[in-house]
This record gives sequence, C-alpha cells and structure tokens, in this order.
Amino acid sequence: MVLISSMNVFLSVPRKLVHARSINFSFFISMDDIEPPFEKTYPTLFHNSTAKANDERLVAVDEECQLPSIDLARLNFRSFDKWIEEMAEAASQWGFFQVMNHGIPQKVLESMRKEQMKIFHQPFRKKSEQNFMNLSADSYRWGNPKATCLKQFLWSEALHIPVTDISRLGDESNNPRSTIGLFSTKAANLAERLAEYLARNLKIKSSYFRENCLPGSSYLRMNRYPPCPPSFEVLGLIPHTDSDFLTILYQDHVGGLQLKKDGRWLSVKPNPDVLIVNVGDLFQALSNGVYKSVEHRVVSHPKVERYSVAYFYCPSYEAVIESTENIIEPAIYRKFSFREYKQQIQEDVRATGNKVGLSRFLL
Ligand SMILES: O=C(O)CCC(=O)C(=O)O
Ligand SMILES: [Fe+2]
Repeated sequence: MVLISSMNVFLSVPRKLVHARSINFSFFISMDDIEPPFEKTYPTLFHNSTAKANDERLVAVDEECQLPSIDLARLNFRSFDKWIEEMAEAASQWGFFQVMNHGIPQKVLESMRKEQMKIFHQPFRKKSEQNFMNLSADSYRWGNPKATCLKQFLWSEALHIPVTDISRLGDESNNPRSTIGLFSTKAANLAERLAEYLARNLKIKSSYFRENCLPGSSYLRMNRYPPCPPSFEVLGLIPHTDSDFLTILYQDHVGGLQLKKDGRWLSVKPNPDVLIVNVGDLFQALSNGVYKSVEHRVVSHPKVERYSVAYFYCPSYEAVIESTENIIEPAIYRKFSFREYKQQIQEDVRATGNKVGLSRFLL
C-alpha cells in the first residue's frame, strides 16, 4: 500500500535506541522516552471499547491517487495561459496538486527533515517543557487534550511555529534556525508565486497577496506521526481543512495523507521529490467558491514513523477576505477579516469541539 524507505524501516523498531549525541547529550535514549504518552494519559479513550473511532477509516478502501502535477519548469511565455489553466483546474477539481521543479533545493528539504528528526527524537519530557527551543508555551502539541472520543484524537505530535518566532529558535538541536528559516523563506516565495498565478485566472488583483500577506503572518507546522497500532482505530490527524490561502506541504516516503474527493477518501501517493500544494479556506472564500479547500487527514503507519512539514500561507489579522463576485455569480460568502475568522474557529472549537469553518460565513 505504501512505499517505505529503508531509513524509515530502520526507525520503525518500536523499542529502538536512538543515539542522542547530535542533540547535545551523548547517550542512548529509548523510543519510549521520546513518544508522547498517548495511551497512558487517556486510558479511558483507548481502553473503553465504546469510545472507538467508529469512522469510515475501518471500511474505507485505501485507494491511492496521483495528484495533478504542475511542473514549474514548463512555465514559459508560450504555454503560460495553458499552464495556469491546468493549475486552476486542479485547484477547483481537487483542491490539491503537486509541484515539480518548485525551486526549493532537495538539500534544503533533506536538512529540514533531519532537523525535524533531531527535534522530535528528544525526550518527551524535554519537548513538553515550557520554553522548549525558546518557543512560546503552546508550540509543542500532541494528541488532543480536548478529545472526548477517539474520533477527535490525534496520534501525532507537532511543533507549531509562527514565522516571526523562527528568529527566536534556540539551538537545542544543532542550530535549526537557519534550516527552518531557509525553508520558510523559500516556501513563502513559492506560495506567493502560486497564489498570484491562481489569482490571475480569477481576475483578482495580483498584488492582493503581497499587500495582505506580510513576511511574518504565516506559520509552519512540523508534524511527526509515531507508528500507531491499527487496533487503536485512531487517526494521525483528524479530517480538517486548512485556515489559510495555500499550504505548501513536504512529506516523506511513508504515506498516509488522504484527501476527500467526491465523498471518498483517497490516499496521496507519497513522493518526496515534489511539494504538495492545497487550497485553504481563505482562497475558497476569496475565489467565491471556485477553488476548493478540501478536507484531508492522515492515517498513521502501523510500524513506521512519518514526517511532514506544512507552510501555511496566511494574511495579517487585519486583512479582509472578500469573495470576488461577477455578474453571473454573486458573492456566496460575506466579507470577513482573518482575525474574525480565527476568532470564530476558536469559539466553535471551544463550544462544539469542531472548527465549523467557512460555512459560518455563507451569505
Ligand atoms: O502530514 C500531512 O501530510 C498533512 C499535514 C496537515 O494537513 C496539516 O498540518 O494541516
Ligand atoms: Fe492540513
């Protein structure tokens, strides 16, 4: 079903010892010290059979799909319109596409993954310290403290880093600041470029993004999905849409990302040579529903850990998102600021456990 790199197979041994010299202390630590205590912290969720996730996951046919491919190297003057059309079609039919020759050197992507491994292979105790890597208190996240059933639980850990915080990153693991900073700058350039191309097709002012997305308004999320016994019936990341304009995602060989298309979950074929781009809620609103912010989730591998890093291309809180109506299609969403959108999500999550999202803003 999935491709497994030899490196990941190596890391899949659950009680494996990890050599920690590279992270400033020279002894072996066990995988048990690294893993967040999912089961121990939520015993009733995991050991009460009525709390099982139920979920389509159990019955879903694990169908693999190849995302539409957009090759940035093919971009030249003669084929420009056709190229934009292909990308716009992928954004409206799939909400996802993969980008080849994307301009982020493979070396940067590899270093990024190495940094991620070093960061997440530190003891759980350390990762959950208040000022881990000199970041703000809720940057390191795992599971879902608010989950009342397994369906809401996340079998994963993540480091959530606003771009403005990259300069604060401590050098716990061999100075990750420069690698993460470089990845972030390159991903920002790529996101801006792609957003401008997609805007052109809709007659949105191409300077819209440069004016509204300031260098510090986006953020990064580094994800690690520890191996998860299938009997737990829990997802690595529960179904969601992203609350941004575009997401640039780099995933490793393991696979597990799934997207919903025509009511079915499809697995995205992993390919670390490409970047995955998906449309977020804000672009769906801005495009008046033409581009789709599609639900996606992650199924953890039973034996192998998986890594991904997402760059969320966001505007400043004051930016206003207004649907681009035309004579045939009046606006379907009311105008809102990004601040309003974030606040509404927080309120809904607090009250219902779910994000709700764009449907709140329908006219
Ligand atoms: O890990 C993945 O492939 C997806 C991550 C994702 O959807 C997210 O961080 O929002
Ligand atoms: Fe996502």
